[in-house]
Amino acid sequence: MRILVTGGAGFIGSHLVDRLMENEKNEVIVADNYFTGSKDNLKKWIGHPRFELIRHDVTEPLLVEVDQIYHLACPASPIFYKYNPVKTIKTNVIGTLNMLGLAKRVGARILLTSTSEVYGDPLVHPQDESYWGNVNPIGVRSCYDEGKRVAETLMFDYHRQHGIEIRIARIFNTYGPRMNIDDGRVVSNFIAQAIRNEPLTVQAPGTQTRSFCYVSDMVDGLIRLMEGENTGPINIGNPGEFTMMELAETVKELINPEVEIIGVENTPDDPRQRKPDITKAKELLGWEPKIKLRDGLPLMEEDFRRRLEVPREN
Ligand SMILES: NC(=O)c1ccc[n+]([C@@H]2O[C@H](COP(=O)([O-])OP(=O)(O)OC[C@H]3O[C@@H](n4cnc5c(N)ncnc54)[C@H](O)[C@@H]3O)[C@@H](O)[C@H]2O)c1
Ligand SMILES: O=C(O)[C@H]1O[C@H](OP(=O)(O)OP(=O)(O)OC[C@H]2O[C@@H](n3ccc(=O)[nH]c3=O)[C@H](O)[C@@H]2O)[C@H](O)[C@@H](O)[C@@H]1O
Repeated sequence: MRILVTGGAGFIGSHLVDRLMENEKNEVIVADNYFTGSKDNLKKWIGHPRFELIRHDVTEPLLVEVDQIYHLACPASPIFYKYNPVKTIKTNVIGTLNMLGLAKRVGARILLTSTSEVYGDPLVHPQDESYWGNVNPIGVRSCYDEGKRVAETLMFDYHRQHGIEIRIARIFNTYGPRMNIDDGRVVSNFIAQAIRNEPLTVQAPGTQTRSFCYVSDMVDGLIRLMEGENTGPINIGNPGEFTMMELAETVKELINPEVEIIGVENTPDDPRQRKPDITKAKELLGWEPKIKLRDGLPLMEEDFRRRLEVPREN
């Protein structure tokens, strides 16, 4: 099987590549423009005969011969996707169009990593896949959430019009080793702050919730979806729901009991609650997450301490 992973130098992508490379029958090609990803995440595979890394921006067409495409390329942290919103839309729309064109030409199956942000600030809780969402079309997050909604539409139109084999995963907040240290997402922020002994910045009101999935569970879900018979969309996430204040308290307890927790301003359109209904993933993929937040955070702490060069005292 020859497999293309776009965005494979990023956080989830590089863990997916590790898992795909474990199968000796797979050849893996990564296409990435290194906007938020890094070659460092893939260093153990560079030079491997079954691995190829291409500097490529998905807003340009790509000519390769592959059997499967995992299409992840897109900045995922709000600070990065809001940095150049027009580019974020181009990546989601033109990038997905290009990858669908490739899938059509070579007859490959394509999986899109969509997002729980397609549900916007949800009025249904927990969110199941039949919910159409509550998204602001003109807000500062729209480049990402509307971009992903168009990407999903393109996937289904190519499927209906050209018979392309598609898979859509709606990923909910995922965390783990290799997240950018200054990525701006909440788990990486809190862990880096706790290690550096800086206050944990809880954005107002602190009662907003998220449900956090450890990256190895996520990769397992994505591969099951690709290999299974269902197009999706299917929610892949961990239903364990926490307020941001609870998350800060857990990080404080586990990593640095001395650290201060402070309230700071929030950004516009921040969803107030988010929790996946994973009935479909359980029934159709036989998948459910295994790693609880309390078990996943220390694994991430270890990786952050090594990269920040701050060993644990005692
Ligand atoms: N991590 C999460 O919680 C989460 C949640 C929902 C959806 N997702 C989706 O999963 C995917 C991966 O997320 P991640 O957390 O690994 O993010 P990430 O930012 O670490 O990885 C994204 C990768 O895509 C690359 N990229 C960005 N724009 C590109 C372009 N135009 N051409 C080529 N490469 C480009 C980046 O350099 C990076 O390597 C994204 O599509 C994201 O929308 C992630
Ligand atoms: O899972 C998803 O579907 C989406 O989740 C995240 O978006 P978001 O949930 O806004 O992620 P964070 O930036 O980590 O914020 C989570 C919550 O933490 C809060 N936060 C963030 C950072 C911080 O320092 N403190 C803090 O309290 C935010 O206000 C927000 O309520 C991802 O970054 C998106 O790529 C992804 O598509």
